[in-house]
Amino acid sequence: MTAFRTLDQADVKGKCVLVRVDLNVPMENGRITDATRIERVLPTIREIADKGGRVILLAHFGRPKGRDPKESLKPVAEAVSQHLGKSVAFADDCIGEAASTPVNALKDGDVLLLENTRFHAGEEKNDPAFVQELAKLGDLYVNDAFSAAHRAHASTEGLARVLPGYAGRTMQAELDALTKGLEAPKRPVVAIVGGAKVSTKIDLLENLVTKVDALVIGGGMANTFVHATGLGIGKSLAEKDLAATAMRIIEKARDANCAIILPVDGVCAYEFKAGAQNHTYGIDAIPEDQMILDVGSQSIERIQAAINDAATVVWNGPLGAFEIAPFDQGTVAAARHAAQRTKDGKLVSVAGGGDTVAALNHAGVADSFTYVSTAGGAFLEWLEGKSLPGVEALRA
Ligand SMILES: Nc1ncnc2c1ncn2[C@@H]1O[C@H](COP(=O)(O)OP(=O)(O)OP(=O)(O)O)[C@@H](O)[C@H]1O
Ligand SMILES: O=C(O)[C@H](O)COP(=O)(O)O
Repeated sequence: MTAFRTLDQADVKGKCVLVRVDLNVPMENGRITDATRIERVLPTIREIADKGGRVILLAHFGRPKGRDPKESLKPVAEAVSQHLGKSVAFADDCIGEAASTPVNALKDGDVLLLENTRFHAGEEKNDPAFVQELAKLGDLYVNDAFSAAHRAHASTEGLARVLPGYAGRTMQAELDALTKGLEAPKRPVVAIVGGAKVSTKIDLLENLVTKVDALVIGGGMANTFVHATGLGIGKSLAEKDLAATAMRIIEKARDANCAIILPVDGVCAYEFKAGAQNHTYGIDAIPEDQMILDVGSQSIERIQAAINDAATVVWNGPLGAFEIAPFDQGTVAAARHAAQRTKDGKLVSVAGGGDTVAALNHAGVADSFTYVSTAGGAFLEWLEGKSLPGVEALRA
């Protein structure tokens, strides 16, 4: 961390400080289901506010294509305010007058959250004109969003190039913990990758299989691999156009001596609904009109055996649709097993990701893991050994 300027070097008193945070929290029917990402950014916000800085929070939410009220950060501002214990103002846009008017009204120690940066195409394009619009609002830039640092976006990368940039406390803590825990991990290392963001994560598995001894695949990611091997997956969530990539990863894993552990059975239902009638089928007998929503009991046994063989487990992505019972069972069983091995001193367990953290909290074991990161995709890219644009831009 010595390579970065941190809040220790920032003179924030009376300054407008643009603070990039990750408030991409799991949400169901407008309700935040896990507040870990909010809690993790509080130290940075408090420190800047206590030192007399004017805190202007920048964040994305979801993956909107243009302005979409369903992906507004407004409800998140209320939640940040509750967790912070002080009022957090909200601006209806992150640039222009809608942003500059509330920014100009800030007093030392105040906190303001700007609307979803992804409502503007310039954010993901890292468009210099959009970067300038954002930069106009602040004197300094602090990046506390390690979990979005794998994106070279305007608010995660571009701003650090035009304003004096500093790492926030969570950014510092994440990098320190991951470096300490995983720079030279105890072998065997088993990676568990599940979840739904198949297209944005599948490519990095190609590299990951050369770094770990076994790769357990679950969730929507596993469905994509099962389809690639020529088996039917019914109406399951998958990205079938990535079959060739999946096959390439399987071959690369074979060359690298990395075992690939795919589900051998799946819990299926006709609909994605809590309590939906469900049945477990062998992976070669998934009915055409059903979807796989969790790994089955035989798969769980294999996953637990893989965890038993591991000295280090790194995990991103739930193994099933854990938000709706009973499709949480695979994720809960694997999480509790890894937690127990960790408590017994037999395992170093590191997990990351917005929904992954929510799943560990749901299983009641987040505190038993060696380290829980807020980052999912960024965590996997860091593991791969890739440099993260948001981190690189902060190097002094
Ligand atoms: N078989 C499945 N069918 C449908 N959805 C699934 C299945 N398995 C997992 N999921 C969904 O995957 C989602 C989480 O995936 P995601 O890749 O976003 O993980 P994450 O931990 O949030 O990582 P990141 O922080 O990168 O977003 C959950 O909402 C879960 O319901
Ligand atoms: O949830 C995450 O992993 C981060 O907030 C990044 O989100 P993204 O994958 O939509 O860029």
